Amino acid sequence: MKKHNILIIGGYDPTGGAGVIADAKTAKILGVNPLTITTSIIPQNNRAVYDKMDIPKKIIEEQLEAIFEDFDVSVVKTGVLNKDAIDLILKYKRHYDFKIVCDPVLKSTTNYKFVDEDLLRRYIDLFNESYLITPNEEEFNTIINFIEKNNLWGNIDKNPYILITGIDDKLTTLKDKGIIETIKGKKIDKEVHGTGCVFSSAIASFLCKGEGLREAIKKGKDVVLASVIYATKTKYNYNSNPTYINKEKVIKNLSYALYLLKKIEFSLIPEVGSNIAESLLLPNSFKDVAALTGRIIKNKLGGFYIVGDVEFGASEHIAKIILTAKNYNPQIRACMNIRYEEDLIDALSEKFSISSFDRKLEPPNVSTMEWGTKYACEKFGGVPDIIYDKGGDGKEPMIRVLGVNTIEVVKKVVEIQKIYDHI
Ligand SMILES: Nc1ncnc2c1ncn2[C@@H]1O[C@H](COP(=O)(O)OP(=O)(O)OP(=O)(O)O)[C@@H](O)[C@H]1O
Ligand SMILES: Cc1ncc(CO)c(N)n1
Repeated sequence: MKKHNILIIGGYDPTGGAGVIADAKTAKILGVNPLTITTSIIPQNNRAVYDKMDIPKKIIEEQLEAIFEDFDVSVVKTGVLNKDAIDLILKYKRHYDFKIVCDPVLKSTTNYKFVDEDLLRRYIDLFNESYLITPNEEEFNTIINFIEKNNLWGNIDKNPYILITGIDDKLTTLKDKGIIETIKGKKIDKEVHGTGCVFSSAIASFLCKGEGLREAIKKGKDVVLASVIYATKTKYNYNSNPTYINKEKVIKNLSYALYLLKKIEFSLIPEVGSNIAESLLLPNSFKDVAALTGRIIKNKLGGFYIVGDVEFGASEHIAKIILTAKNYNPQIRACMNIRYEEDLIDALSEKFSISSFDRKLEPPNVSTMEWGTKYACEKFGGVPDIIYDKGGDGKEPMIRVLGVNTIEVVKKVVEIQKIYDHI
């Protein structure tokens, strides 16, 4: 089977939030082999871009020669380029068959200008040879105005796709102007450095794996949304953290979490049994949440059985906790219920953040899990590690452990069991 090699050609951001490092991290998590060529060294962080040193044309060419001599490349994704780099990419495009995904990085989010009019004129030739161009709204307007002002439509004989990126993206083509499709997004209240790089390299990676354009954009959108939600906090802002949450990842996490649970003498099992669940990113319904179709139940030997399989849509009860918690922290995608013990809660307060709800305060005609989780999160001011209630009306008291995924949740349960065993 042909190896998926993507060639990333762009600038070097030492923080890895943008540029070839961000692109390579994105390609790697998507199962594509990232070959990278650096066109310029760009000292920067979330505060500013401090400088830009272009790599000599000879060294860029030697990097290209080294790669094409030894690898088959199906997609080339471009970031910050200079004139030499564009000249060379177009030269190699004449001799090798690869798709170009061009992310026209005209300036940084910290307003450092990467492209002057002379270089933008050369970019038009690269756009003409590209399969897809991914400008943000401002870059798109700059490009179209430049072509109009300089009457350059005659230099364009092909019709590349353009994805105008934003929270909602608009798919069009360079010549047809009309919007073919709008891809709706979800806004997270964060300014994250490098999202354009992650989004365009994710789309390029899915294309490299053989996905069609629309599927590549749709999956790329999930990648960049996760990369924003799990972004790395820096002193001045956030750096993109290339992350991809899909059904395969959720099932793998759950399987490994159950593997870890079986390694301990887990005894904090409630009468109704435990379940453990993990959701896709920003789940819309319990169908986006995977859990056990059965339960974790005590056996007569003091141990426990894990009954059932892991399936999406298997648990509405635990799913409601996750579906509610995500509104307070979109990173929280997992939960497991364990047995409540009176003196355990006090013992846990040193290591874990805890909140609770009281069933006696529950209003009529509500889902207890939705109301209780909302109540506990609002009282806590976010999503705590633990939400408990002391039961009532024939309902068993319960502890619910929450986390970013089921592996983290089980590691918390292992710690809780240790504390319980030593009370
Ligand atoms: N705060 C956010 N919440 C959700 N999605 C976001 C957010 N910021 C960026 N994105 C996603 O990242 C994609 C690219 O972001 P944007 O359009 O800002 O590119 P850009 O301006 O080129 O970014 P940069 O220059 O920082 O690399 C958007 O299409 C959007 O899906
Ligand atoms: C190296 C590099 N590539 C792309 C961007 C776009 O944000 C940046 N700031 N730095």
